[in-house]
Amino acid sequence: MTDSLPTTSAGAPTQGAAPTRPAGTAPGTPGAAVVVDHVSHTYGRGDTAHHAIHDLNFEVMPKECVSIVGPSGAGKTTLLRTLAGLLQPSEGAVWVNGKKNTGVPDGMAMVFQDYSRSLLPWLSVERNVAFPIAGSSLSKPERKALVDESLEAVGLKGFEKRYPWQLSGGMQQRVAIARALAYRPKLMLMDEPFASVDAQTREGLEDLVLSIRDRYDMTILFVTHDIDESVYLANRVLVLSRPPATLVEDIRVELAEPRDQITTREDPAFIHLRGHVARLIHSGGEPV
Ligand SMILES: Nc1ncnc2c1ncn2[C@@H]1O[C@H](COP(=O)(O)OP(=O)(O)OP(=O)(O)O)[C@@H](O)[C@H]1O
Repeated sequence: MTDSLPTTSAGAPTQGAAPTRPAGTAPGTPGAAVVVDHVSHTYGRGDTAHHAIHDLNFEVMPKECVSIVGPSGAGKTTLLRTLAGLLQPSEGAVWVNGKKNTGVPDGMAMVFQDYSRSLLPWLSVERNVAFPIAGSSLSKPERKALVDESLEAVGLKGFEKRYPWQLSGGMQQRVAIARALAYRPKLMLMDEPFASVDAQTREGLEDLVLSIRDRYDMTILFVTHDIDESVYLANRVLVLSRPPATLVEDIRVELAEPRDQITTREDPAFIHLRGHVARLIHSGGEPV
């Protein structure tokens, strides 16, 4: 996919080429939530340059939940930062909901691993959740309704007046998710959001992600180191190679819905997929 297809000097498509896309419209499938179009990124220059990601091409349709996995240091966070508009790629472009990213896109929220740094300790739970919509044109009752519904969606009704430091790690991450939800994003980017919680809490948070995706019709991109989690949550798993990261495989996950922590993980198709993803990661992107 490129921004525009080759044309003759008169502007007509060259023979055999697909019709030219109107200027300013996204490449890829019409209606795609995200299009990553020949994206590469190199940090620094000269001797210290690090080519992190190389010529990544993929798209994500609305309401898909897509996991991104790869070896440590592959460039997963770099990719997510280009999607979030926090980093301009050295080459290529990212399109979100039909618009080319030139900064943080509209309708996008991000959840990070380190909830203790993303929540404001001097604000109560409800004020943390209200923070991103504080400057919006919504009325006070509308903002309160959004905050109340978001806290209810993450199972934290009744904890509005607490402070983050009065909650467990898993509850704090729920507050961070509620804060992202209050904004009613169409696209949620999650960077290893459950890496700092225990295994049982993690399962609850995974199911929370699936339930909010269905409740709010969101598109979710999810970076994780946990192979089982990457399969359990996703409609597709994108496997990146060692750096400079290329896309090794785009794996479709066709497990029964709704997913269940016990029966899904016992499903032979799940066991096969997690083995396949693990082999790809451990080979660093070589064919397996
Ligand atoms: N701001 C930066 N300046 C220079 N190099 C950077 C910068 N940010 C990341 N890198 C390098 O780019 C590479 C990819 O980093 P990135 O954080 O995207 O990988 P990752 O796959 O998310 O890593 P991990 O799995 O360990 O979380 C790493 O080698 C990292 O050192």
